[in-house]
Amino acid sequence: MPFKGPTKPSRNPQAPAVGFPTTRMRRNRRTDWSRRLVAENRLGVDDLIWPVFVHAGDEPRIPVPSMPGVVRHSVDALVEAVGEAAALGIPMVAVFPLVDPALKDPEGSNAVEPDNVVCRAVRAIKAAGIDIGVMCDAALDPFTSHGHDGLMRGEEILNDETVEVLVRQSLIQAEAGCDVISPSDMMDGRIGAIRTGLDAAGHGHVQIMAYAAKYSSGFYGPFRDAVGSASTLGKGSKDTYQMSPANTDEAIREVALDLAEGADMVMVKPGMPYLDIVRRVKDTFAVPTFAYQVSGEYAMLRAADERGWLDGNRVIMESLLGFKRAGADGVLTYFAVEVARRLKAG
Ligand SMILES: NCC(=O)CCC(=O)O
Ligand SMILES: [Mg+2]
Repeated sequence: MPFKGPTKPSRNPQAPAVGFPTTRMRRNRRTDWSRRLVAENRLGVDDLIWPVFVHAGDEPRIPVPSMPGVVRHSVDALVEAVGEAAALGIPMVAVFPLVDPALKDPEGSNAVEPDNVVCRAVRAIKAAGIDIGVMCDAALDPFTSHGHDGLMRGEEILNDETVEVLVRQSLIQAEAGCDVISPSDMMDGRIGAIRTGLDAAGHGHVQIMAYAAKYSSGFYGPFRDAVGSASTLGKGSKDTYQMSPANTDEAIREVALDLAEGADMVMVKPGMPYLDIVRRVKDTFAVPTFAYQVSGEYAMLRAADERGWLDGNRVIMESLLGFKRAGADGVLTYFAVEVARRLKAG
């Protein structure tokens, strides 16, 4: 039946002159083809960066209890897993180590050992000829006996002394074949120092993705289980170097500095609670901008799905599309492989 409009004229002086709206927002939503046609944002496999964990032992896969579905791979198993990611079209993996506690010390000296597990993993991926970008963190937390990202004097995290070590760490990673260095430590001036160091050593093509706006967050808990720094850090706080969740202008200053120092790409971390920062960074600088959907975000969605409280398939895709809507060019997500499979299946 055609619409006839209201039987009585509205008494509301604000009401439009016609009884029913001529603009009907629901018209474009009626059919699947139309919804696809008017979609403003899309998630594709090219948007995904897969963070992976590697350990030095022979056990192919050691589960991370607080991240169901995520494992720490042996080097061999990692090469296999990264090969699968590449076959799915995922452009890049980010490699994180679980370091043997016996190798940890206050200086994080294993971080600058060319034969440490990160470098061995990168060399193995490259030796296998897998066509995928490999990113490595510059930060000491998986390697230090105190679980902090830098060197300490008393309770203080030393800035400039730490930066010198980060440069050496970046160089051995680049030497191993790492394509992108991602300083995640939040020391001041480290991007410029690493850029200078890489260039001087003939690694001018190695890119830098700066963890530019990294917040001091409770959402990193499960990651610290995965890399074994939860016990070393204990109740230690990273508030003196990571950003306060209260701040947004400060994120703009952080990003501006990292870009001025030579960052090729910038990252906001964590992800979902910081979408406003992603949007502001993208609008302000118009540079390649990434978000990290961190371990705690993964754990929340997984746990709710396992309990049947949320439809996992649906909320995972929705959460990732949210990053695109906020302006991110890509997302680091532990869901990368399963999402890539789903995207491929259509
Ligand atoms: N530098 C890498 C991280 O700290 C990751 C944090 C997380 O996934 O919770
Ligand atoms: Mg900074």
